[in-house]
Amino acid sequence: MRIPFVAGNWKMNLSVAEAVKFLQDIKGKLPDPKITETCIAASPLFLESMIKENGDSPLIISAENCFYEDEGAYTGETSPKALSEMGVTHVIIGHSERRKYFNETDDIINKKVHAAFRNHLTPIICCDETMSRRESADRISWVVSQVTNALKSVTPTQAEKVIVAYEPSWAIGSGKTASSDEAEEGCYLIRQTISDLYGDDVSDQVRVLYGGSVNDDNADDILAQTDIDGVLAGGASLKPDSFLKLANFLQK
Ligand SMILES: O=C[C@H](O)COP(=O)(O)O
Repeated sequence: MRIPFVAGNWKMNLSVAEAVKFLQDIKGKLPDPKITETCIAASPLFLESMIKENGDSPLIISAENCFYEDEGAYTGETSPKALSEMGVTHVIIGHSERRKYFNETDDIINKKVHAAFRNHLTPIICCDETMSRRESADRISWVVSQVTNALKSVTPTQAEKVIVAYEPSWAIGSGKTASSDEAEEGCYLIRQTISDLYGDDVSDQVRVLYGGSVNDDNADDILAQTDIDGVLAGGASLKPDSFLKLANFLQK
């Protein structure tokens, strides 16, 4: 059985003080992690203070990105080894904003997935879909190739631990959520691709999330879909109240 996963991605928002206050505000109000796992991905500048404040709360603290080498002359990059040493357990890889603004390719994303596993970090791999791709004939092969390339040389034991997010970029921050059918279609396609690569035993374990203008009004329909195991929320994760509503949806 797959445990639902509700994640927030703060992107380049909030301050360290606001991040700490957020954790204080949600303390003791999160669901039992056997029912829903909850996670916040934040800037590397915030992570140490967040881990300290989080204490033994079930909230998973994730990075929003990491580099594909553990150390070396890579000015300005974030070491996956250092993240792991700090107590970070998860890392988002290949978010559409990384693909768009930082030219991340499938090859770079694959290297980052391996770097995450090498450092005992669970990768939350994002799969993008632009509106022009959505309307094009090669739409399916685009989603399939992102998943296939991200998982190149990943073992079945590693693959069953990955979390994959279907995040159509036309729905990100736009207020235009994919309909629950569209979201299910994307997440089903991702699970099918993993099944084709590794078989059903692995694909049945992988959590597939939907991301793109999720909020507490539309989460109900989205979370009811067969192949959607949770959400990756941006804007709706910035306020404790709205994050808690998403986090506690399945416990209502
Ligand atoms: O990682 C999160 C996604 O980019 C969704 O962001 P959003 O909920 O603000 O549309």
